[in-house]
Amino acid sequence: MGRKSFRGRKGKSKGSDPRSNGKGYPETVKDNATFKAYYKNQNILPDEEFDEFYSTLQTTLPTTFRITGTRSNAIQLREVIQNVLVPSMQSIEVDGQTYQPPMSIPWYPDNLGWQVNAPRTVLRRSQEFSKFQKFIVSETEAGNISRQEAVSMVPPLLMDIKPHMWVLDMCAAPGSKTAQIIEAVHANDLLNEIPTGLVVANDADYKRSHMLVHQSKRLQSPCFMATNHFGQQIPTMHVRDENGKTVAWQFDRVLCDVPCSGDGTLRKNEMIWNDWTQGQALGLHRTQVQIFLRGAQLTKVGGRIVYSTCSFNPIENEAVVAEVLRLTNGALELKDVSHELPELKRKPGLTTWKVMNKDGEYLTSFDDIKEKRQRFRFPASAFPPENAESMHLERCLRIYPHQQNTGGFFVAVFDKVKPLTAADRVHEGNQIDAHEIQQSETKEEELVEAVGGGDDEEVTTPQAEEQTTTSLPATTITAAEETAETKMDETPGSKRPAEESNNQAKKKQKQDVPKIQEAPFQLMAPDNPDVQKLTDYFGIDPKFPRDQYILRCEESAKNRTIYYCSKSVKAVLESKDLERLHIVNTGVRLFVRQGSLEDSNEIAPFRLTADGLPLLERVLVDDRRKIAISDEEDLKTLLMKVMPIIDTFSKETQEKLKNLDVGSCIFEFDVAKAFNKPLNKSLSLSLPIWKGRSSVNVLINKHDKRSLCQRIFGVTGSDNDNTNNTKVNTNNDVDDQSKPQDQQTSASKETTTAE
Ligand SMILES: C[S@@+](CC[C@H](N)C(=O)[O-])C[C@H]1O[C@@H](n2cnc3c(N)ncnc32)[C@H](O)[C@@H]1O
Repeated sequence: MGRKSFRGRKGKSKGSDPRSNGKGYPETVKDNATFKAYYKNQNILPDEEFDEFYSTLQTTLPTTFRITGTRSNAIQLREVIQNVLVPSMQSIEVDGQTYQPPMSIPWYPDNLGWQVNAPRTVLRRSQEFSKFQKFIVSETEAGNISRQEAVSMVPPLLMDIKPHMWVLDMCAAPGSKTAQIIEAVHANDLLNEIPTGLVVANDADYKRSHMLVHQSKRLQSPCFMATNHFGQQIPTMHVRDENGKTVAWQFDRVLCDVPCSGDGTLRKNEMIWNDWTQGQALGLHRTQVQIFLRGAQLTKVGGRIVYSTCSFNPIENEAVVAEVLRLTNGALELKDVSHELPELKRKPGLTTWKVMNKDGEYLTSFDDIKEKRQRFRFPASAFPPENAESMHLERCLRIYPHQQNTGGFFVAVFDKVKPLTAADRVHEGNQIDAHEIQQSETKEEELVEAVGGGDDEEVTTPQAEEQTTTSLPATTITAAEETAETKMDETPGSKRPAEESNNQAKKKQKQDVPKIQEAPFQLMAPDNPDVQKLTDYFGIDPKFPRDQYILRCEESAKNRTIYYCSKSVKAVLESKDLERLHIVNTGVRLFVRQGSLEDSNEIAPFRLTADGLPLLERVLVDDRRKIAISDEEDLKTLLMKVMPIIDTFSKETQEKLKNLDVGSCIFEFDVAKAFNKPLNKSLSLSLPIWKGRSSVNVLINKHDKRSLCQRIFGVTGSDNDNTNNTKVNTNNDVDDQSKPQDQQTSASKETTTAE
């Protein structure tokens, strides 16, 4: 297996390659004979279909995106696309060719997934497409649209998530699927209550785990928590259940969207044409089994677990499924989901496949490997199981690019039907003493570590299946770093002969990722004087739970930012095992303290944040800090001028402003009523404002401002400058803007948070 890294690929760009595209790097030749022969040999498709599959891989992938954000926001945006933009893009002709408008993805619920078939060059050259393109760019920047491969949207849709569920996303970054999970947990947002569910999004890569925070930010979920562990090492946390009993945490839904070789993304990641080897799949197989097995342990009996990859390779797909079904011994059942998402075209999972050795020979069974070293090298579980039929591997979903002009994906859905762990047995009402529980938990962890076989060489995975707003470098994952002390002969039912493992060099006990010291999250006491102050100042419903406010305690920013979390997050934060959990982020940032900590006599000690507004707005009992505005010009002034002075507003708004003390407040505006367009549904817009002595300042970032201007006034950011002779302040992000004009102190200090 090669030790190639995608990063090294750039080196190939030098020189005067005749195929150079003039940009200094060669055009990729979209052909790979080994890849082609390998998959032909695997019989992934009938011969007559294989050519269509292969030629589709050589074409460019259409752009697809998902409308994200809170339910009501997503619906508003969908209406702009459906009713304003798409009708203006019918049968556009460019260079004599007619292009169809963007279309909603037929199998994605509620028309919130979209596909644009016109190539980029066309998007630029047609006025209508170009306007659409600008709209998409600005909404993506504002976080309302997430570019995501269509097929990557499938796994969360098959999880059947409900707002009360605890959901674990084991390999979550950059977080496209996590966003879908959060949306599902918040599907009942209009009910005005915080869901009882929990979303834990984990990633082994510390930097990438921070991308989860960015991706989920728009959704502002108090039920969300980002963590940083190897998926196979996610710790057992003991939390209090609704009856006050301490139990090991378990999840109703688990997603294992594991690191994979990623050849399903060939249409987007052209470098795979050069770098593909079967060895990548073999090197990842063991890690994939380990992650999936840990996921199975953490799933509740009666819960559902979904395994997915963006690879065509059976070694990363059906072989992993078969091995975990074997190891879990009847606790998991591969589910028939043929009736779900009926418009999604898919093929059944493979029931047999081959493993290629280093000489390019195809082997069908572990016994075919004669050479000792080779026997050690291959994970026995990479080969097809003898009882494939009883496992119903055909119930797995294979999605091929030529079926509906997408990337490739593999998904398998499982019900957990029987207990597997001590936690399962406790959940079922069995009396087990603490010592026995602890022993069982240790054994469960050991079982994951003992998952055997495979190569420990460095494996490079193209983690590029997710197109989000942030572009990523390819991540290199060292399988060796992630693999456990190999105890093949101790693995129950291991197919690897014990004699092999006896010869095996003992490797280092696997460690989890090193814990990076984050500022800890700490629950505030309900009688904390700040909580009381805030309740009185904003008019927060006294029934709104006061024991879910959190502080992030970092010396430099102590008590400066106040977050709010759900009951479920609170249960985790109260766990006696909290030290074991590497939390990267949690809670919604609600308030930031103004001025210095000592300055306790301030009239308005806290500023409301844009992040916290959707949550806070729902629990205000009166209008003491709200101003309703109905004049379109007032809204324009607010969004297009930098800290407009109060005298520039309409008389009515001036009057309301003058009656309000200096401090945070909320502007409410009924867009549809004021304009009667472009939306045909009522759009009530709330904006967080700092009201100073003589001016006001809207506390949202430049992207949100631009997106609002575009939706409400139909102009893009750049148009604003031209048509209104006013400049949208492009320098003022939230933090700059949030500095009240009348109270400007040392700028950055004031907005320091522990994030
Ligand atoms: C296919 S990507 C996940 C994509 C993600 N689910 C999404 O939809 O945006 C795989 C992720 O697994 C992470 N990863 C690699 N090894 C891991 C491990 N042992 N445990 C958990 N995460 C791992 C990588 O950092 C990468 O972000």
